[in-house]
Amino acid sequence: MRFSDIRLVVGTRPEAIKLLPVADALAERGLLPTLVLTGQHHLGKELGLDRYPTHDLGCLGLPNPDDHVRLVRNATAPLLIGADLVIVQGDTSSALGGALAARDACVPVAHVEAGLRTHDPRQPWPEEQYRVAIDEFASLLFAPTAGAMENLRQEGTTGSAILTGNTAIDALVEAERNLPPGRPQKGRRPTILVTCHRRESWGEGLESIAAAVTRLAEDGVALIRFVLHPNPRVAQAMRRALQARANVELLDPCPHGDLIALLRESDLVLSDSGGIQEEAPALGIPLLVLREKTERPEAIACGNARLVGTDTARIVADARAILSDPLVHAAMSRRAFPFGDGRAAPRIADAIMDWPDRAQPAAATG
Ligand SMILES: CC(=O)N[C@@H]1[C@@H](OP(=O)(O)OP(=O)(O)OC[C@H]2O[C@@H](n3ccc(=O)[nH]c3=O)[C@H](O)[C@@H]2O)O[C@H](CO)[C@@H](O)[C@@H]1O
Repeated sequence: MRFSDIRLVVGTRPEAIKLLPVADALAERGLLPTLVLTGQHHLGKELGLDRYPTHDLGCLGLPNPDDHVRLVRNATAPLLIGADLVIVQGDTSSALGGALAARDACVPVAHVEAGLRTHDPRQPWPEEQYRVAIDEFASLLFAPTAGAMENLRQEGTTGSAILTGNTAIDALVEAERNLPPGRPQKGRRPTILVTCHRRESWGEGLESIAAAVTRLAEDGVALIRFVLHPNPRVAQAMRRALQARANVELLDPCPHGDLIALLRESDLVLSDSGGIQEEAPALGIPLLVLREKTERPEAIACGNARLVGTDTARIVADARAILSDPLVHAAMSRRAFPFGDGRAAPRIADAIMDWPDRAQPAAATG
């Protein structure tokens, strides 16, 4: 039997960026997938999703992510009649809702970016809980790194786990293809790129990050480009704290290609993003991770990133130390590819084509 009806569940911007290479690789093999767009984020045309047939669920993100899981689960269920495989990515409420709907309908689930763990259910919240839940019943688990494979092995995963690399690097390679080759010319003074949005930082954490940005801006050494998150609550908090501050540019969320161009022009990145932890090492840009824990220890191990949390003094001290010492900066600026070689999506598509158990979902009941 060949798969003829594959559904990809896409809720947020990072899911779109990371699943489009998978959709393309499946289509190249004659398996045109259908996209189930949950509506968690508004996804613009520039993401390229309109190349595929879609179902729009219109399930906007909700303040309580568990409510959104239920909403997506219920809205996805009727669409899965006749589906052979449901593919979800990462750790969002859309991914878990889509995966649960597939399990309800006895359709096997494939999980792209399986096995990421901080081993702390509260950090990041709710993502750690959601990815663990998906991996418990997914039939195919596409692990981006050897560390993720090991996490799955230790948990005794029942599905088939395959080491593929992260499709983030496929998307990065594609984005870089459209940019001028080589390292871009840097400006006269250093540039720091900042993004943040994690739920566990809402409130105090965001205030502390804004205070660090303020102090670095007052140093006058660097231009700070702060790319705001689509979540209005986070964007408003940052606008209130940083609007009209000298040496700070507040930028609206931008297309992926533009974000990669901004990253390449930066001398340092401050971010709590998962995707940027994958992209910054691949581009050789030093990164301070604004979290207490990360599920991507590979970025730290390769020397490109430091885990600094959200403490103002720590962020400021590390940023100053990196920008003021050319040796430290150079050591953190070597391009490294711990998250993949840009060929994860073809591996995933091949594994789906070759999957011997495709008629028998690992956990069709329960
Ligand atoms: C806990 C955790 O780590 N969870 C991750 C999470 O997402 P995240 O933290 O990576 O989310 P963001 O930071 O929003 O997105 C980042 C991407 O967006 C691009 N970008 C950014 C700003 C902009 O203006 N324009 C853009 O194009 C940027 O280059 C990058 O590719 O969900 C994913 C889905 O399940 C998972 O993979 C994933 O583990």
